[in-house]
Amino acid sequence: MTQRIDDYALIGDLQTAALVGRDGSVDWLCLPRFDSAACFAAILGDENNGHWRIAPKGATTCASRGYAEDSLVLETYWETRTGTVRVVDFMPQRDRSPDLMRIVEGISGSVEMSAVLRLRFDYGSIVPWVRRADDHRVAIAGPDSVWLRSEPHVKTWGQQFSTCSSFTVDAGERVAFVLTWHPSHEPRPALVDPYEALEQTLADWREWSARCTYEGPHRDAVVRSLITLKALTYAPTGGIMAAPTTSLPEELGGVRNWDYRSCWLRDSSLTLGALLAAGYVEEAAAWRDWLLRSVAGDPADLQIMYGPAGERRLPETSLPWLRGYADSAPVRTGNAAVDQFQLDVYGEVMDSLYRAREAGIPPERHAWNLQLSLLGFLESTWREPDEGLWEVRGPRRHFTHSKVMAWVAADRAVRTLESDPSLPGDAARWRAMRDEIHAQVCARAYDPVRNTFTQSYGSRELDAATLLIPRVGFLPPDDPRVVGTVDAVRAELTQDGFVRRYSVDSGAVDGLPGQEGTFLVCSFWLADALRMTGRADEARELFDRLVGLTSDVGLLAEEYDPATGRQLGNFPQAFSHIGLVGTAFVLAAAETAG
Ligand SMILES: OC[C@H]1O[C@H](O[C@H]2O[C@H](CO)[C@@H](O)[C@H](O)[C@H]2O)[C@H](O)[C@@H](O)[C@@H]1O
Repeated sequence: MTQRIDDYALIGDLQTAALVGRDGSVDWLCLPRFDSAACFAAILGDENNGHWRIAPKGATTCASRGYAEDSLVLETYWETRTGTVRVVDFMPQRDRSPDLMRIVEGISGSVEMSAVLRLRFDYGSIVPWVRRADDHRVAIAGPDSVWLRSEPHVKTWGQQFSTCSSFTVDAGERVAFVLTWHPSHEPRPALVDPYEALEQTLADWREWSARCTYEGPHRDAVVRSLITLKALTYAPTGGIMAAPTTSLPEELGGVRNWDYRSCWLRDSSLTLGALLAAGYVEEAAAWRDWLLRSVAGDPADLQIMYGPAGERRLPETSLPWLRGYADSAPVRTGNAAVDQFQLDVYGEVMDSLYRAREAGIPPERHAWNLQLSLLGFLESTWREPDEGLWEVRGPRRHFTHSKVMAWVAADRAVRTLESDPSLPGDAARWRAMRDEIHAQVCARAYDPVRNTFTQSYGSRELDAATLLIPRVGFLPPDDPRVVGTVDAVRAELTQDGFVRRYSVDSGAVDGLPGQEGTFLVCSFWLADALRMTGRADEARELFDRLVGLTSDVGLLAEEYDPATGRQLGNFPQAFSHIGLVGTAFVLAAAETAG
């Protein structure tokens, strides 16, 4: 039976990530990078698409699990008739070949364990040749090789294109497995001691988590969200992934399945905001440098997303041999949204660079030059319709949120020039642009009869992104149009109190068939808007409910279906964790302000 999406836990090494199920199986892992082909893709098909399970013989589901302290080291507990074991799963942060390490520790009694490793390169399609090499098994096909090492007394054999092991663990005993990816043409990878690697990995995360400055409600959930966001950063470049998965569906059995293993300017700008708020400035500096490299060139060629190292070609294709999570096909790689025109990204980029400057990151001349050239481009394009932040696949429109974010771009330029008059730039020019956008939005995006901003100019549809109007400073929270918009979104776009991003009933706006769940980041935005418009109790109640949706290991997917109680969409999703951190800060600030 397919496990629930939120039955998976995340481990990773800041270059890639794996999903481990409650049954002890690693069902998703791309090597060596987040966006490489998966060698374990069972989550999108079945065991024959690659997985690695370690569990007590005959056991199906673990007794409990959690992360060791504030780390990304997963501890899964198994209780059997004969004893108890803990399996410790982790990926050491690295400057060498990626390792996935699994250490089985006996806690009480004696437990018979079994392991099955099915490597299937290229998203579950290629069965490698496996051979012995001293104390390793090595699987090779094409450019990939994976080396498996365990303790000498572990009995290992090949069976039906898989590598099986069987062993017994007594109380106090430890048995380690190390799986290492390596380019197949190179000499064997260096040996790494798994026990030392575990100590180092714990120390790395301990040190990082201790730097969190957040004090306020649900601190544990906030720290877990920050760790998850950090796990989605691609350390070699500073790029930030939207999620580590592709094609986990927004509707079970549906077609709304997308590849999120790229760096969206929008998602990463917002991630940066969350990390900066909690005191993590190094990541902001690294991301700014990634941005400068990625977008270099003509501002007209700016893309809304890039690969982890700034790659520009991300063609969307489907993988027909994978039947999809819960038969949700197609499974896609790449993302056609890369070629879309989305005005809001200019606002998000300008805002995050503005905030980085405010946080004391030393200004960088190239960054300001980039901002000026983006604004110059925006000045001539903001009046055009676009695909908007939801990346609709229907016709372009004058989306309200897009125009509001164009206003943000001009506003942050004005504010930067006002705070540092030594910078080159024409504040009056950007002020005029800002005022013109503001006037147009208020005239064309607001429905005075219903007292709400609408999704796009002249439309009757609503859009949860308009909840951001007070957050970004476009209008004050007590403006009656803001209060009316919050009420309208609440009345028309919520299901069981959680928020849909817009109505998909007609399919006319996003051009896609089928339904989707409530969108978690939008639900956090509602909590923010409630707090900002003075409804503190309702904001807190919604925040508590949202935190209550996090999985047993504190993770959130992109969406939630209140009818089935299941999380949906790619997992874990930066957007949702950004929302959690953002609302925590809004509530904490309001509490401090009294
Ligand atoms: O709704 C259709 C679109 O869905 C995806 O976009 C969503 O994910 C992005 C990454 O987190 C996010 O930036 C965007 O706001 C979301 O709507 C998908 O990437 C698109 O290709 C698709 O058209």
